[in-house]
Amino acid sequence: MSATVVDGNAQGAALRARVAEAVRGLRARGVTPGLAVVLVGEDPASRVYVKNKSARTVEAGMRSFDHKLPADASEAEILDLVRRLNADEAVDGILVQLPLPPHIAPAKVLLAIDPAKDVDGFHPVNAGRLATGQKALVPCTPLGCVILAKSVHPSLAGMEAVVVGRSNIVGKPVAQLLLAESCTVTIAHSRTRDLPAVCRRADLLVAAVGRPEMIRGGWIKPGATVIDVGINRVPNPAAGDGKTKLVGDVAFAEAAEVAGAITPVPGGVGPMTIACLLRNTLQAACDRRSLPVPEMPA
Ligand SMILES: Nc1nc2c(c(=O)[nH]1)N[C@@H](CN(C=O)c1ccc(C(=O)N[C@@H](CCC(=O)O)C(=O)O)cc1)CN2
Repeated sequence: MSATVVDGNAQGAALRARVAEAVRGLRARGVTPGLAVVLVGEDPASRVYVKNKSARTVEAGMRSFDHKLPADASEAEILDLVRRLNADEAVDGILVQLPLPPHIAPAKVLLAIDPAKDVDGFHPVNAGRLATGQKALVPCTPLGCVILAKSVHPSLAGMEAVVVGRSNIVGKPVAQLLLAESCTVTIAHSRTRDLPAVCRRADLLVAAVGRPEMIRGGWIKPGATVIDVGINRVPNPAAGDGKTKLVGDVAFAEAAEVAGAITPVPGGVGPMTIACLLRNTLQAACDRRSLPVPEMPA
């Protein structure tokens, strides 16, 4: 392996420590930021993520408000909870864990969140602000990708960036953030012609397709920086007993032979997601009180 492995665990911990330090300063002024997390249903992975979010929120010195609703909760019940959280002065950030059960329209729920408390950055107001270069709450995983990329290249200006994936929660916002960093950005997707050739153009390749190890070593430009957003659980026959393992959207071992720097899975982008959520909650808490937002990466 020749690539530098970019350590998301270490960078996530460093960012959380900086948030915690800023929170100590705010608390000294009588302000304790609060994050409300809404979980609907029993999805096992979501339960783990929500538990981790609450623990990290408390560790950073913030208040955590957990709301768990049954899988058969109605859209009206969820919307009513969101309205109450919008009106609650102790709550600076609101996050509705995705995916939602199939009978709930996520767009409707996300639209109900006050954009000033939208620490996921999924509300169309924040998406529009990001797209038009205005101050916004920015989606956490894309923000984490850019922080990791900038830890390798402090200036991304002029780089050829290819984002594989066009989702509203990762592909589109990460492309907007890279454009704001003055990259030349291509968004590729399932209907892109000759995807390997498009990827090989990239100085900075962001993989967010949700398909295990789809991006092969031969698709990578030598020396490129590869940011792997995928978190895919697959069978691990070598471990026996029906065991599974996590892999990204990039075939790590092959890609690491060619890339200059690469994020691993696990331990790359994932840990940055929660760190950026805390950063966004701090930003929302400051903005809502017209206090200056402490300097943070990206
Ligand atoms: N409302 C939201 N829902 C979801 C988001 C989100 O940002 N907002 N993102 C994902 C899940 N997610 C946070 O919610 C998340 C996913 C993964 C990780 C993480 O640290 N992963 C670890 C591996 C964890 C494991 O062992 O399973 C890693 O990559 O190292 C954190 C947060 C979907 N829903």
